[in-house]
Amino acid sequence: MNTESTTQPVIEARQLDLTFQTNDGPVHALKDVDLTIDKGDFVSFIGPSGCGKTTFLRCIAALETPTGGTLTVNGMTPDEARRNRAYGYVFQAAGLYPWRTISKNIKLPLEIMGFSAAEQQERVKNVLELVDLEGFGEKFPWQLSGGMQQRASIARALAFDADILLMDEPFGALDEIVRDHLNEQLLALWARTEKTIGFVTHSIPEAVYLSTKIVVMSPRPGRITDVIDSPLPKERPLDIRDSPEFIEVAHRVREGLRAGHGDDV
Ligand SMILES: Nc1ncnc2c1ncn2[C@@H]1O[C@H](COP(=O)(O)OP(=O)(O)OP(=O)(O)O)[C@@H](O)[C@H]1O
Repeated sequence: MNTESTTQPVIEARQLDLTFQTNDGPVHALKDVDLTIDKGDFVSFIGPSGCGKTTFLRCIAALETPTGGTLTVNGMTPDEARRNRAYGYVFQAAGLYPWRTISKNIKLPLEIMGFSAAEQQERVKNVLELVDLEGFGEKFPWQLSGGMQQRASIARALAFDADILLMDEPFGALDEIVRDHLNEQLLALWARTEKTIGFVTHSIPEAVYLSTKIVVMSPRPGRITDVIDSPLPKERPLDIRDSPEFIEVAHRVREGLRAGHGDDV
């Protein structure tokens, strides 16, 4: 009898390769990347600058085309998945239009997708509540702190209720206290929505605190050097960072980075 799980992976990469052709010659950004992400996983990608974290996320989002191997998203090609609105994408900079209110920024993709005005209104209300920004919909981006702007950009990515959320260093530019708070909120949001999250970071504590799976990468060419399934429980108060389990996982990540010559992380 076949005892293997028949649940389809959300993201599956096999021997994925991407070489950029540049004026200075080829840049081998991803090499032999094998990774399976299951429904509800929170997967962090960590590694030194230039190891291909963003490139991998962009391949999932069909913003880059791999030059070798296979990649499926919900069993489809990344391009089909994009057309099926399989994911929301959160960039490092909040990227809100300054002349539109927060509500109108969140509505923009919904307008483009042709949702009715009533549906747009309802969705904006729901996602503002999810990111704890009720009451701020009529404010303009400049009236919000950096952390609040980033939450608004997460709300925008959540608005069309995709099952996958791709986040490229969303909290990289924020101070540590704000970042801690947003990490806690993101975990609560993840638990509430059961989304599958792909998250790029340079921070070991952030990766260990948030993830069910930590993917350690090394540069030139970008490869996966370790995949760590977190032993931490799903419920994670911030002080879990002082626990022996947390410290042990953080140590393994650090060792993985060091082995890949990740001194510049
Ligand atoms: N469009 C492109 N054309 C040519 N080279 C590219 C392109 N995009 C990325 N690269 C190169 O591919 C490699 C991987 O880049 P990528 O941005 O994925 O790394 P990263 O791990 O996300 O880095 P960082 O942590 O600094 O954001 C780098 O050497 C980068 O210069």
